[in-house]
Amino acid sequence: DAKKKKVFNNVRMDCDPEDFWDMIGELGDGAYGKVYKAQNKHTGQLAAAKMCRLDGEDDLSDFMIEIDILSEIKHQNIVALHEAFQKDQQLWLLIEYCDGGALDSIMTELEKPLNEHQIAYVCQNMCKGLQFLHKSHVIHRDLKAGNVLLTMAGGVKLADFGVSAKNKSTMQKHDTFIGTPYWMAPEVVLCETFRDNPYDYKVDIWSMGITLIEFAQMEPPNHEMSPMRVLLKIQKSDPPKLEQPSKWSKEFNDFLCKALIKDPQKRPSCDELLRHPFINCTLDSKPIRDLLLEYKAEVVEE
Ligand SMILES: COc1ccc(Nc2ncnc(-c3cccnc3Nc3cc(NC(=O)c4cccc(C(F)(F)F)c4)ccc3C)n2)cc1
Repeated sequence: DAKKKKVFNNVRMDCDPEDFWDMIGELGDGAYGKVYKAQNKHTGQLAAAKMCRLDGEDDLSDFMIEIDILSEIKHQNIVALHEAFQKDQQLWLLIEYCDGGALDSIMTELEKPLNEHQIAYVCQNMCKGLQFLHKSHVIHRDLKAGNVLLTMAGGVKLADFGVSAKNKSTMQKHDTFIGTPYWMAPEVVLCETFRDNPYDYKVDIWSMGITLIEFAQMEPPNHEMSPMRVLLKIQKSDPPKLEQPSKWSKEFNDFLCKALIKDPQKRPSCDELLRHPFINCTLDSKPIRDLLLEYKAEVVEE
């Protein structure tokens, strides 16, 4: 027929994932359906399993972009794709399980923000993951604490639970016009990002800066405002700063000042930021591992 059947590599066709994986718990109920904690029947390996319903043809190609990104991106600071299955109208993605969970839930559960050592360590690892994404011509577009996963061993992994890291602008989400604006760079707010704009990837540097403020204060700047008001504020105001700068080091304040430069052409890249004194040093994972032990002590295992 005219529309050639698309051949999808990396996906095991017409195999039932439940022949290979046991669903042993629930991790959440995302926009695309349930996410399970899964265990491989043969290797015992743990995974996070998301089943996506495939209604239209475009859905499948959307998910295939995600599978293409995840299968080509292999880096210790990006979640790894274990396997993908397609069975009938269902697509299953199995991602390496990060046993610490997402940083926004950890701060919420502990009811406290991160300290500067923890922020610097997570920031250094986020920058390395972002650097790899950008070198692979992938723009994340939705960086925030909720998309940063931790492992008990002190691993830091960038994830994307939304539908935005497919080299598409977050604006055209499936059913909502605009994603979460608090982390949005000024040029995105002004829709100044256009096709083949060489500075497009700089939006992630801004969102990382906002995410560092979120780590320090539990919420992004302007969180008390409505999403629409925030859009106006981001594009007309000076870049946000920490509420109490004197509580933090000169290096942290300066790092934020650079990541939150409004002009994307003047905003530094990951390569430049990795040379900044705030993170250009050996940072121990111990502060983050201690945070996770506190968190696990609080959260009684289900
Ligand atoms: C509530 O407690 C927990 C405890 C542990 C975990 N751990 C964990 N580990 C790994 N993944 C997940 C996860 C949770 C909820 C939804 N999805 C999750 N992972 C996941 C991620 C993806 N895709 C991406 O992360 C992704 C997609 C596109 C681009 C990118 C990136 F740009 F980062 F490379 C990343 C696809 C399918 C799944 C199941 N959760 C989560 C919550």
